[in-house]
Amino acid sequence: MHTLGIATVCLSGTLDDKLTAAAAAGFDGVEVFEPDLVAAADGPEEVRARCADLGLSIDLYQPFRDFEAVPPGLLRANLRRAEAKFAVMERLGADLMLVCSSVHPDAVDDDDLAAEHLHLLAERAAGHGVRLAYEALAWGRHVATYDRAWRIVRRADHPNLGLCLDSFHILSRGSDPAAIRVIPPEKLFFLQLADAPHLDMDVLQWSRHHRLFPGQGAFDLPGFLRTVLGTGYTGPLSLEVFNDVFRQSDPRVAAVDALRSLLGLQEAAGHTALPAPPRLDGTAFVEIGAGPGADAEVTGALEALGFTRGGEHRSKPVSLWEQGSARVLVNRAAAAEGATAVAAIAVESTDPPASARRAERLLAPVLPREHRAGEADLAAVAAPGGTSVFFCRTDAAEGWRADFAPTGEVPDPGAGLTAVDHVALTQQTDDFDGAALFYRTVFGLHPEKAAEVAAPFGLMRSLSMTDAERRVRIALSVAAVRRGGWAPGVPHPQHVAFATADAATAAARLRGAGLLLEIPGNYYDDLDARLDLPPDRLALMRERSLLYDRDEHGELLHCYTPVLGSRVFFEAVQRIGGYTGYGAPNAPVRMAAHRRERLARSRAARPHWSPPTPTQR
Ligand SMILES: O=C(O)c1ccc(O)c(O)c1
Ligand SMILES: [Mg+2]
Repeated sequence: MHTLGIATVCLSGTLDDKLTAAAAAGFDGVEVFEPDLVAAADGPEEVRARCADLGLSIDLYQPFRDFEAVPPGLLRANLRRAEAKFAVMERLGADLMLVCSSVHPDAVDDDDLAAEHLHLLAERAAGHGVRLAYEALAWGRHVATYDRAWRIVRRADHPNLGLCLDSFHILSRGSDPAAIRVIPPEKLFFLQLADAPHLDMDVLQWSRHHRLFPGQGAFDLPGFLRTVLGTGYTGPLSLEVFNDVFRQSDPRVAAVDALRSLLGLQEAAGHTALPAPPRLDGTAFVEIGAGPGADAEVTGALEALGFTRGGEHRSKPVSLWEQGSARVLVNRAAAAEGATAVAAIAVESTDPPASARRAERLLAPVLPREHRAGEADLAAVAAPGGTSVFFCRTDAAEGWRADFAPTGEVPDPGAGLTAVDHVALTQQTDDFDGAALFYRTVFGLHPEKAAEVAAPFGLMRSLSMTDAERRVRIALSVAAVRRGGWAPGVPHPQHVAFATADAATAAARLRGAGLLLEIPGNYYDDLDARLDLPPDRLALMRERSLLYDRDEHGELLHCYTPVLGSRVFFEAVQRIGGYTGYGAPNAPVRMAAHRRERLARSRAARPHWSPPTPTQR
């Protein structure tokens, strides 16, 4: 197995913050980014000792810039600069230096000269026991592709000179990685891995601000890694991700996300020691934490939707509400007055202990569980954003349901909800990419189409993920930038969507209870203009405040409750003919309706309306 590394430039803080975080996450090694060392209080010897204490190897010292193919005066200065850096590396105990292709305006377009200069540098490096890994920057002045870098390295023909391949530089330019196959593995000195979203922009800006950890972007990194490993490359797999958010995030969290991404990438490339994800058979239950005042709103909505309180937990203030395979636990223990949140998502696993072991191998924090003798010991891990994740089997004799004493209440046959269709969690801006990675890798889900919608309170990005049989669906969304002071939207709303074959009935029942989110006429005028629906269908949607969408597979009818307590609401979704989406185009209409509904409620509660105070947002 390959050792796993991370460049210190990926993480926030001082060099010591970064090294501590990388080691705590479980990385084997680091690339020391030169500016991190220059700014460090410790000398190279102390950094070397610190890394040794932490169990980190220093796999690479980087970057050495603007060296090759320059006029003689510059070459002399560059060699002097290099000698000083070789001396630093000796003190650091690092024996591999990254040399990136020159961006210098005086560099000349001459591969023979570049090869000659790199040979010279390699000869000097050898004197210090240092080897050089030459990397083509995608924006290099003359050398911008790995195949050209390889031609130069071959021509230079020095045992201390090899290549560094960086997935970003290769995939961002659309270069075909296939030619990597011809490079002998002993000449592949180093491999840097980074993903990125597809962006149509200057490649340097793209690289310096928008790189992502593998699996978070749009590049085919599994294919790339397979190609590189196919050569027989045995060196480290090292992350080099320049990202504005990660470089401001808690390095301990970012380092864990980083390592999880590498483990996920190895699995996707077919080089893994991870246990395979057990098959998921649906969402067993969703647990809503509801504080005083909010619990009545939540249970009122569940009743309106046709749920029955089927059980009471034997030792905790938790009720089980159920209908078909849709189950909601309402936990009155933890939440503050008026607060609501998705406290837990429980997925049906064919092998819950194996799911938990996999989660643990993917660095998910295992939650200590309080359970009394005789109560189910559910395997639980903490997901980002304060949600717990349980793995369970509802049909098992010793399963979680036995913890609930049956109430004997008779199920309401009327509403026709059948299961949890999806759980939608809005993320803090900085948590989005990490949360997506978490649910994908830990559950073994694949991402669906990402969407972007212009919403009332700013652009929203969303990404959903599901298993092969579409039994478990998680939808994440995020405001594209951080919010300022004007924040009238519900902060980080979450919702549970229930599947039904009859959304019109669900809407009628909600309206009967005063819990249907009303959708304005403009929406239906627009639907008519865009989609030319049969007038009677459109009239029914308009009358019931049903939202509509369609894709190449089918259609969607859906409706919502108001926000219950601080941030949770419910949705009924009717998928017709294999519709695969989530009604993303309707999200802005829903958000505006939620805001109007909250304002109307707060006006009704007070005789003289005043603008909402921050606590009411
Ligand atoms: O953006 C840069 O300058 C830079 C430096 C070193 C690298 O390995 C790299 O991929 C980019
Ligand atoms: Mg690089």
